[in-house]
Amino acid sequence: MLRSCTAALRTLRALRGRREGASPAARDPVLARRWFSTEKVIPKDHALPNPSWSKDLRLLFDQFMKKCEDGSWERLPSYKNSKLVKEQLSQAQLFTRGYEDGLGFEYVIFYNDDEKRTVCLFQGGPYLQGVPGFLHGGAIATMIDAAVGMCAAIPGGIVMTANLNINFKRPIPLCSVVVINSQLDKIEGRKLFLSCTVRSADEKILYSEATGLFIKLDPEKSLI
Ligand SMILES: CCCCCCCCCCCCCCCC(=O)SCCNC(=O)CCNC(=O)[C@H](O)C(C)(C)COP(=O)(O)OP(=O)(O)OC[C@H]1O[C@@H](n2cnc3c(N)ncnc32)[C@H](O)[C@@H]1OP(=O)(O)O
Repeated sequence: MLRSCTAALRTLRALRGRREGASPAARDPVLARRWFSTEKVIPKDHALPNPSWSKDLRLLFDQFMKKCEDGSWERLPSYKNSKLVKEQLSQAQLFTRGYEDGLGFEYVIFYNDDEKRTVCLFQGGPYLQGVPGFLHGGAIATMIDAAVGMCAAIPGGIVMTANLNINFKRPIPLCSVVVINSQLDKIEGRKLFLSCTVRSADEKILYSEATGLFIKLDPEKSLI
């Protein structure tokens, strides 16, 4: 846990060490190219191990990759740049993927189609701090929304969160690994009802529980 936090903070220091006062794009040529260029960005799969991943996260990742071998589970790739956005919004990205490796949301989601459930392995980095040493509730809610939302989006297509109800039962230590188990409980027309639990990697601590209502978008209706 400590090592992954240290790795993330090293990235942070490296970024801070660059020219003071300059904009992020001026400090980072890759970012600058992404912001100002019309060239197509090749999507990178962020749901794969990187050096900021802790031993716990790698271990769980390996266990789930093994489960994928017989086809019962599937790892969902994660792309930093959404393919759904229009050309003028091509700089948009899922905000859970907008951080440098290890500083924010490190996660991978696995899907089981027969059971209509997902397992999200999540390590929250130092930029997600709330009460010192613990994850911010908003960051937990974000991760729950993303994990449960993905569980709804696979059978439901394009869905939006209509309601999310979370019980925060125990604080989650910063940089620790948690497992978010989400399942589709019921579908009624365009409404998908889901629930999830957030537990420690060893499953001994129940950190949070949540239920969510997701609505499949009606193609006949405008969002605005
Ligand atoms: C193949 C894969 C592709 C994947 C591609 C995406 C990939 C990447 C996803 C990653 C996962 C990110 C997860 C982030 C997800 C967000 O962050 S979404 C952002 C937060 N949510 C919003 O901004 C939604 C704002 N709300 C709205 O726009 C609209 O209220 C909604 C949700 C679209 C629904 O509007 P609507 O389509 O007009 O539906 P409406 O007719 O009002 O209601 C339909 C039914 O739902 C009920 N309902 C609606 N709202 C509620 C509510 N709040 N409570 C109870 N019932 C409700 C209605 O009563 C109605 O019930 P019935 O009469 O049918 O029984």
